[in-house]
Amino acid sequence: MTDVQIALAPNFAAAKTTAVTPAPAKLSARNLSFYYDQFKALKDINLDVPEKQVTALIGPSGCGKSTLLRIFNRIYSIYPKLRAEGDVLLDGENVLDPKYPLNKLRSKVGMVFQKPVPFPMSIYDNIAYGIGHYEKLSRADMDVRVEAALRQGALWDEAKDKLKQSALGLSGGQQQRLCIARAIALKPQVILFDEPTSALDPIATGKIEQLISELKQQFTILIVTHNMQQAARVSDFTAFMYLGELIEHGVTETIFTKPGKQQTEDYITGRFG
Ligand SMILES: Nc1ncnc2c1ncn2[C@@H]1O[C@H](COP(=O)(O)OP(=O)(O)OP(=O)(O)O)[C@@H](O)[C@H]1O
Repeated sequence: MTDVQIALAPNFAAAKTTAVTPAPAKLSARNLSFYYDQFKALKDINLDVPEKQVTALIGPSGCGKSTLLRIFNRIYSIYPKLRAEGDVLLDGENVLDPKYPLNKLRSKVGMVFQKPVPFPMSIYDNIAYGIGHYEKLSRADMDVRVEAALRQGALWDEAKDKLKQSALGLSGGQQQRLCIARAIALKPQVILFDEPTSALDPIATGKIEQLISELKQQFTILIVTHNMQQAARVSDFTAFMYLGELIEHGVTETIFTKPGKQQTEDYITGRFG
C-alpha cells in the first residue's frame, strides 16, 4: 500500500462495514460526448449510476467532472454553442431528447452547487418557492412540506424558530443545507452535488457528508469532489476521469485500494493531479 492508500484505509474500516450491494442503474450515460463549441470536453462516456447509492466523480482539474454532472440535468441547453451527443437515460428515458420536458427533468434531478446560493428571501420561502412552481398546496400542506424538507436537510432544529428570517443570515454550512433541503423539497429521484463542501469549514463539511450518507436511503446521489478522502468517506462507487474520458469506474474501496488502470493508480497515489 502507498502512503495515500494507508491514509485512506481508516475511511473504509469505519465507513464500509456494510457490503456494497449491486443496485439497478437509475441514471446512465450512453456513448456520451460533449462539445463546448469546437472543443470536445467529454469523449464517449458510458456510466451507470446505481439507484440509492452514492457515486463520486473524481479526477484532476479540467478532466470534465462538472461538465458530466451538469449534463445530467441539461444545464447546458440554455447556451447556444454547447452540444451533447449520445444519451442520458433516467429510468430508461433519454433526458437529452429535446422532447423530454425540462421542467420534468428538473423536478426529477436536483442540483446542489459548490457555493450555496440561497434566494434573497426567508428560510421558509426558499423552500416553498420551488414547490409552488410545481404544485398548488394549501398553506397547511406547504407548512408540512417545508418542515419535512428542512428536517431531511438536517436544518430544522436550527431554523424552526426563524423561518421568516432571511436565509442570507445563515452560516455557509447552514445555507448549503438549506440548498439541499430546497432540492429535496421537490421530491427528486436523483441529487447532483458539484463540490458541495469546497467553500465550507471542516465541521460544516462533516455535517454535509453525514447528510449525504443519510440521503442515499431515499435518493440516488452523484457527487463531484476534488477531495479523494471525501470520495472514500461518502461514496459507494467511484468514477475516475481524465482528459474527458472515463478511465475506470467501480466500487470505491476497489478503486482506492486495487485500481485496475495505471492512470487511476497514479492519480489516487498523488503522482499527478
Ligand atoms: N464554458 C466553457 N467553455 C469552454 N470550455 C469549457 C467551459 N467549461 C469548461 N470547459 C473546458 O472543458 C473541460 C472540462 O471542464 P470541467 O469544468 O468539466 O472540468 P472539471 O473536471 O470539473 O474541472 P475542475 O475540477 O477544475 O472544476 C476543461 O478543459 C475546461 O477548460
